[in-house]
Amino acid sequence: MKKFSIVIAGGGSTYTPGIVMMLMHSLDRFPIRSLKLYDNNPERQKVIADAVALAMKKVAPDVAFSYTTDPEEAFTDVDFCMAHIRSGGYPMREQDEKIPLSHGVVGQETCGPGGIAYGMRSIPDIMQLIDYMEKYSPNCWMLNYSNPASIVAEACRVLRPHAKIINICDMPVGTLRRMSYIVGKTPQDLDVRYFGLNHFGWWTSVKDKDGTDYTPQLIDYVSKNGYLTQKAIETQHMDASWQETHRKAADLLAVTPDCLPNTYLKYYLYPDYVVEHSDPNYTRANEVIDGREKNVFGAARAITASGEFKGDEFSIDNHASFIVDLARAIAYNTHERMLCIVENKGAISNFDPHAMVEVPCLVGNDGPEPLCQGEIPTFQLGMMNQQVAVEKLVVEAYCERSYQKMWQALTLSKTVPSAKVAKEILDDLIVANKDYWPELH
Ligand SMILES: NC(=O)c1ccc[n+]([C@@H]2O[C@H](COP(=O)([O-])OP(=O)(O)OC[C@H]3O[C@@H](n4cnc5c(N)ncnc54)[C@H](O)[C@@H]3O)[C@@H](O)[C@H]2O)c1
Ligand SMILES: O=P(O)(O)OC[C@H]1O[C@H](O[C@H]2[C@H](O)[C@@H](O)[C@@H](O)O[C@@H]2CO)[C@H](O)[C@@H](O)[C@@H]1O
Ligand SMILES: [Mn+2]
Repeated sequence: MKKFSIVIAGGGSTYTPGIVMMLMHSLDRFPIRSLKLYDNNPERQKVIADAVALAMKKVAPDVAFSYTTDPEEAFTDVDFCMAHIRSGGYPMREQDEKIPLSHGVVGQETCGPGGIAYGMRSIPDIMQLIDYMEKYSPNCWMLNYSNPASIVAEACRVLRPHAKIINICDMPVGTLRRMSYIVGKTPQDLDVRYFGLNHFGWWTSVKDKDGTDYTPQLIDYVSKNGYLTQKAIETQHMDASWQETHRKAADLLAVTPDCLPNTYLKYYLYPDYVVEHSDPNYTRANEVIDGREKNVFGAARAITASGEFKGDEFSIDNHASFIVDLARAIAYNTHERMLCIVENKGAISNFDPHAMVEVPCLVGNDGPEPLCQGEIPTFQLGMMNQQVAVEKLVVEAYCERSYQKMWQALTLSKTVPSAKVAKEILDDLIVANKDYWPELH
């Protein structure tokens, strides 16, 4: 039986230990011979890698483990690259969130001006990862979580149209788990129909394998509680701000009562509410720095200091299981049904065929094959046309180094009230991103 070789790009990510744990616990169904970590920040990666080395020595001593900042070493002889880099790190995420808020506009990692700013940083870094992969392991698949996934996916379509990269998001799998709690099933029992852009979509149907339709039951539940469930609170990491986001889905559903909304729609449908409930001096970046980053790096340092991995220091969640399931679906040509971000090509029949959309796909060794979701309603179509134009303008602005197109992108975002405010935010973002963005003219 073939054993696979994997590199995790963004080895120093807070999500790396969870993915490594998932890989170690999946060896019987997805055997691997080698695991490498790759990062461009040696100090950050070393903290995670030293702990992972001890964990692997204990759990999977036969799997070769190494870590490096050298692209050739990282990308040579690999079958899968699992990528989750953060260009500019948390300090730049903080700027993405705080600059728009200082103008009274939503400050978010992937939505609105913050997502646009992050997109301009991520594009060159992801293209570089693809180039390393294609140079050193041309048959490798890149499974990419790096955000903002919608802008990154559009940049891949335009700049590396033949690359073996699949852009993915953990939000739909996390929400499916919550849905399964609500209807008393497991996520594996349920098949969904879903359409949208990344962080911008709707479920139209949730059924079990016998065809029993749980959509009306879910609509009833979500209209009262959002996606908040007691079991999710007890079993999943859930900061208060995430709980509030899941609860807010009730107000999103009120706008489209037949379709179950992605929680990220709150930034577009209720931007005034989001701004009112944001602290411009302490945003989600600060919560993550003081929470997840401290916890994961603290646990890693404690393992290394004690010289021993006990077994329960790192947890496995949806995020880790989805990317491993995806790799396995490609490796064994399973044709499992999974949501991926792919070129539309008619999957949403009344929407731009060249838009990068998030829809259910059958995944096998040729990658994802999108399933037709048919025509979508006028309201969602209107919102998606506006948002996809924002995403396309960002990629055009990057390619053409165009200030004008960046201004248009910000102006068109549903989160921004006027061209005047868009320009003020853009000028601040340009200063903050001077070490990352190309010069715009
Ligand atoms: N798509 C999704 O649904 C989803 C879900 C969760 C996280 N994410 C994304 O995963 C990424 C990691 O998140 P995190 O909170 O763990 O961030 P993090 O800052 O802890 O980790 C990112 C790592 O990437 C490294 N890095 C940055 N630029 C790099 C480059 N050019 N080459 C190699 N390494 C580089 C950093 O040094 C850092 O160690 C982010 O992009 C985040 O938005 C996506
Ligand atoms: O603010 P962060 O860094 O905690 O999270 C940002 C990411 O959020 C999404 O992932 C969520 C997931 O959807 C949610 O259900 C819960 O389990 O937490 C995850 C993050 O920890 C999202 O899909 C990503 O794109 C974001 O990067
Ligand atoms: Mn996501």
